[in-house]
Amino acid sequence: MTTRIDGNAVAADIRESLTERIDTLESEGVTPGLATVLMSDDPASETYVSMKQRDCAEVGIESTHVEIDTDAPAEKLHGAIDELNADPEIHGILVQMPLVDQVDTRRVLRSVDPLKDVDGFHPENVGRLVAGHDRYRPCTPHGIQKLLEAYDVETEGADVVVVGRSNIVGKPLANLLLQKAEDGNATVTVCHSRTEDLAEKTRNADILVAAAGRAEFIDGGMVGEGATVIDVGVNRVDADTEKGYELVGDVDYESAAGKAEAITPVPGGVGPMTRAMLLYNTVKAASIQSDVDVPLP
Ligand SMILES: Nc1nc(=O)c2c([nH]1)NC[C@@H]1CN(c3ccc(C(=O)N[C@@H](CCC(=O)O)C(=O)O)cc3)C=[N+]21
Repeated sequence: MTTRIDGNAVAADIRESLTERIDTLESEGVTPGLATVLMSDDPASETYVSMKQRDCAEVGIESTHVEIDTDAPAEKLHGAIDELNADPEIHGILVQMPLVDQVDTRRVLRSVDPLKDVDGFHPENVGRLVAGHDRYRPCTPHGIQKLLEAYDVETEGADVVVVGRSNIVGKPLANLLLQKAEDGNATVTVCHSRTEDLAEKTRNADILVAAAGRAEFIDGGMVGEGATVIDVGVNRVDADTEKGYELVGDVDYESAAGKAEAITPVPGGVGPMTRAMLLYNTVKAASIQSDVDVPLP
């Protein structure tokens, strides 16, 4: 029987244990605060941001939302970020990606105070992670590590194949799994759209991570017998549903599940974990900035 990895359940456990840490901070007079910033009219981004706010409310994190007009100049966004950087009640800042065209994304990533960078996208935090002394692990890779741990999937000595080389998933995940650490020590291969003989490489994986952003592009023929398959895809495809779309992963679930020992579904796999780890980083940020120590799960 193939195990269906339940991201909703693991995320709920993480939220539950964070609630205790938030109570500790609260008793020291610190309420963790997260600001979400949106400069986009992408409907998916709007959905994610509102989910993140609901999550905050559930665990006792104070959230504020800043929305910048999509036709405003970039300086408007920078002004908002500067204000949030200076606000002592805000411990974490998340600027939702992608941003509108007139904005220089790299400049935005540099402009968030690295101590408030709960996405872990600031070059200082990226550098720390690569060097092995991470501060904020990017939420999706960290969520994947927590899922593997929850299902006793050993990374040490495992052959991991990551398909996708993005700065937000593929590259940081590869670095984390490579780390000399209990949740690392893997042998990691990073593949991408130009990789030759992709299926030959993916079939060798003990842990196969699909993070290419292409709907259902990993099928059973690319999965080795007994592998663990982690599907990072959140592709909206037109469908005759109430919302007018359907969410599909980068993995063709049915055929891949036929080969895999364990597999994450979409929705209900990596997505909820990404949101849980954002809460985790926000609690960590509040702890760092207030000097109140809370042991994190
Ligand atoms: N600065 C920044 N940080 C991010 O972390 C970030 C971002 N920008 N831009 C977009 C991506 C995407 N992302 C997701 C988070 C949660 C779900 C999620 O919760 N998905 C649910 C279902 C969601 C639905 O129903 O649409 C699930 O898979 O079960 C999906 C996608 C965070 N991202």
